Amino acid sequence: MFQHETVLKHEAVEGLNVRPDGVYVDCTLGGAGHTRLIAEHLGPAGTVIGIDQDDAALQAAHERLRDVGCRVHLIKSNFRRLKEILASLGLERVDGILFDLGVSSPQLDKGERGFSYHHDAPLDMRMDPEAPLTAREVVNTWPEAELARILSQYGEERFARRIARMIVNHRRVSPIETTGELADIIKDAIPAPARRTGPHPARRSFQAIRIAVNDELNAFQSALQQAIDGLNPGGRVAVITFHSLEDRICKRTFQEKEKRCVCPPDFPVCVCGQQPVLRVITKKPILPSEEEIRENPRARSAKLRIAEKL
Ligand SMILES: C[S@@+](CC[C@H](N)C(=O)[O-])C[C@H]1O[C@@H](n2cnc3c(N)ncnc32)[C@H](O)[C@@H]1O
Repeated sequence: MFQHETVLKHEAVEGLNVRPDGVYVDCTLGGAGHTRLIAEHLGPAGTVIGIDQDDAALQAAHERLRDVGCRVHLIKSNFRRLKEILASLGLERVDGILFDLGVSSPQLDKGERGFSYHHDAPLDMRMDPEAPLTAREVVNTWPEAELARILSQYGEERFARRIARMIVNHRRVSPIETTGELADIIKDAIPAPARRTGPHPARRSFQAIRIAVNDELNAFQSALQQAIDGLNPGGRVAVITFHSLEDRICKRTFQEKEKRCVCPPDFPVCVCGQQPVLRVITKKPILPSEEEIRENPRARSAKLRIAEKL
């Protein structure tokens, strides 16, 4: 069973302004929560394309979309190859693109994938089970300074340097193999008073290592650019983020693409090179309601931003 509670489902799909005969891409298919709702807005001439790098998600989505009335393409790939994926389907431009970033609940909850400190499992954390880099390799081979950097930047972990030092001290004795071992090392590295408050002491570090293993920020930055390039005029991109760095990438990219020409009005031609490409629909991000957060606590850090291609 693939149980993932879809976040900001109606807000995101309404934000795409789905036309019954349009072509829409869900870059983060997961359990197809958003994709199914998009498909329900489409007629027989409409198309929805779902991309995921996780085979389990594709399998679940296949079941979930069995009875929809539009054309469906499900593709196993990293969304950083978005342009190539569209070209392989004979498409250059589409009418809407969605990103619902991060991991799905089954990835987190299925202990054996090594994403969670709640289950003892081999250190893995790959969303794509065939990808070359695992959490085991990051934890056991990356230099101490690089570990400290990712823990601090991607995890906003204030004890990043202490944790990195402890990891390196442990792996000198023997390799760190499991999520349980890693969680214990992190716990020991954090001073006792800080351990007693807030979320699980390993939460930030596990998030940071997962982001590094899957190269999540670079993949998103590249895919967002390709998404904007690949929209028809009037087409929309909707992005749900769960991490401040992802949200910053989205916000800055949208702002950059909205910039207008700043040449003086008497210049015969534009020399600044700035022409707006997007209109930002959400000046402030859309957040989940208190009710949604109560029903699905994993929605609490979600932010939805939407922009329209000019
Ligand atoms: C939050 S879940 C999406 C849930 C989905 N919207 C739903 O309602 O069921 C994110 C999904 O995106 C996938 N994913 C994350 N980064 C990806 C990438 N770079 N390329 C392809 N899939 C990715 C993950 O494997 C995961 O299944």
